[in-house]
Amino acid sequence: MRIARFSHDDVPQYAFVQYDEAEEKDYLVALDGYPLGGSRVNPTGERYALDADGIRLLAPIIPSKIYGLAKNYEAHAQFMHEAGHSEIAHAPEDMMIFMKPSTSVIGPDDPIVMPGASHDMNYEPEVAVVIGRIAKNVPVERAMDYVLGFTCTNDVTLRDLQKLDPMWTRAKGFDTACPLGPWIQTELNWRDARISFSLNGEDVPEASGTTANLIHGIPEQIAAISSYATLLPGDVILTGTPHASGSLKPGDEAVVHVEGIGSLRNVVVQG
Ligand SMILES: CC(=O)CC(=O)C(=O)O
Repeated sequence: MRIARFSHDDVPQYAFVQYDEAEEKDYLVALDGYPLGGSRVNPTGERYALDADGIRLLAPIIPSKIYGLAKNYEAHAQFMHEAGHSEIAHAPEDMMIFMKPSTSVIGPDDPIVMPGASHDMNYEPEVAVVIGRIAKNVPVERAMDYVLGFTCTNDVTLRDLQKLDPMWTRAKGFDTACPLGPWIQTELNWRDARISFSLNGEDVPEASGTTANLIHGIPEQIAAISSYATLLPGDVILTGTPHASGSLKPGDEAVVHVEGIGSLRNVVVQG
């Protein structure tokens, strides 16, 4: 099942995304409520084509909080070392966890606004996990029971400010630093989901990878985070970027693709 948030003539609403075999395209089946945290929702009877006038996909969720894993793939840790970011060092057996605020979230096709304080913005394509139930002290074996689904993300990072600030608050928490979308996919081969990235229409193979190569897997991430913080329905975990990251400049079009979910497109503008 795919759960989307969209606006129709600027009014936000949830929907299931359904493929119409006869028309060979996706439709939004509008819902009357908030389909998270066990709430009951019903179709309103309205259905819209994704490309209909006045329809716009929004970030599928506005989380209370977003956690992210850094250097959670050996290939990315190696890339960062070779790119001269060796000051961001940690033992691979330890999880390196950071946060992004809810105000960093944007949706599909929303602009990524490069702050004037930075001259070095990077893309980081990733799989994001969306929590479906209150999770506290969850054991690894039961962690996936707390997941509603998965979406694509770009963990946009200001490398120059990341070097300056030990807390990464500005580097990863600025407005628009967390594109999410295009929707929440509830079924995914999360043990081996392929992530790819394109920049200005060109595939960037060195940025691609698969969750099969995560150092700390998704159940382990949920167990570790919920051991010190309560995860609420709608909270999001950015699972780590698989390999190379690279420069984003005003005018660039960034597309994160996760097999089994879809594509998340954003264009960079100067702030
Ligand atoms: C140091 C980083 O910014 C790396 C990061 O966030 C990751 O996904 O890995």
